Amino acid sequence: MVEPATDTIAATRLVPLLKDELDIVIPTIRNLDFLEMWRPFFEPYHLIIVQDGDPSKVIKVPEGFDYELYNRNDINRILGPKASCISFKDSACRCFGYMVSKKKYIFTIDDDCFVAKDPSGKAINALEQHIKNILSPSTPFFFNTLYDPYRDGADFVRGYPFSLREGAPTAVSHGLWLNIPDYDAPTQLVKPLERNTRYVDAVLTIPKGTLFPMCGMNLCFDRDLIGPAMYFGLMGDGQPIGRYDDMWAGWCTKVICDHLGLGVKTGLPYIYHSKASNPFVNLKKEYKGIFWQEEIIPFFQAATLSKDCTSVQKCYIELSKQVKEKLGKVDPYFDKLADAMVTWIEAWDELNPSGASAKDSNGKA
Ligand SMILES: O=c1ccn([C@@H]2O[C@H](COP(=O)(O)OP(=O)(O)O[C@H]3O[C@@H](CO)[C@H](O)[C@H]3O)[C@@H](O)[C@H]2O)c(=O)[nH]1
Ligand SMILES: [Mn+2]
Repeated sequence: MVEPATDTIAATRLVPLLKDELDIVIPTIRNLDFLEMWRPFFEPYHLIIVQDGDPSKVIKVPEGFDYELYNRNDINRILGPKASCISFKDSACRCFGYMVSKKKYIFTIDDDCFVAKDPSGKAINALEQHIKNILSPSTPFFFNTLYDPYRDGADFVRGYPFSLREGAPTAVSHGLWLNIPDYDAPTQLVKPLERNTRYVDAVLTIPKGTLFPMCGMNLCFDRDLIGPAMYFGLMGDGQPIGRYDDMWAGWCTKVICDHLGLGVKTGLPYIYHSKASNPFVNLKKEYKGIFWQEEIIPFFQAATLSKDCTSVQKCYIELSKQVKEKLGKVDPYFDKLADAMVTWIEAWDELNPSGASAKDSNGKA
């Protein structure tokens, strides 16, 4: 039986890496008591809390954390009409936190995710592992059968081309979950009691040309390398689909990472996901996505970006045009989504003017 760790205090001996270069983004409709368990790992970092739902509700943040909190009124005030691209009443709202951050790295986590234990019973500092993943190269161009060659105790295996051993910059570190796995609603309904107790001690680079279902529950990325692609789409209130926010961002991100020669890793770290959301509610949210994705995936698999697409923004705008042209015929929703993708980039560039002076260690321009 996997339980959440309780001895996190003992587990924190390392100086917090990237303390002034990383923001932790949390979407929430609840109080943030879960932070107590993460305190030893998270307290040194700045939090960006995106409060979803009723902005008049007061969200209690435990004492001692350095944070900024944005509710829907703040989003509307800051973005004006462009706020239309930020979802309401869906965890997709978290991408607003990516946009307002001034730091190089983002770690995003759900408020029902707790500190997990590794097989030895040690508390897992998920943030520390993500930082190791994101600071070491990826190997998207040739698969290393001994997994991450940059980890202590591993290396490139025989036959791995030396010309490729420098690897590629890592843009994304995708963590996993013990206890409640991130299953879709049909799988949840068929296997309501299934719990993930399998701890796999591996970090893998997802090969170039391969898509993956990105989960936003336990995710870290380099904002400078791939931030503008991390738009979590139009979900929730007033939209025909939900729970495809992170997936959409992941598909766009992977196509752009492949084009720009950036790496995406998945595997460690694990968090302990404590709450299964309601499978019937999830089925309603996912319903259209379950058959739309049979068109969406071939679209992303076939997507190519021209050589003029030399920045994430240019790639993303190019992708939005292809979404409009090729997915617009699947459903008018994709027309709207393609427009929202453009609005997102406009808002991103407004809040993050390119060529802004170098950001100091506190991420202030
Ligand atoms: O309307 C909402 C609902 C929730 N949130 C916040 O978002 C996260 C996730 O919420 P929850 O844990 O209840 O839902 P899950 O189904 O476990 O979420 C995962 O499934 C995918 C949904 O797209 C995604 O991969 C995960 O988020 C919590 O922090 C809630 O407080 C919200 O902001 N608005
Ligand atoms: Mn959850």
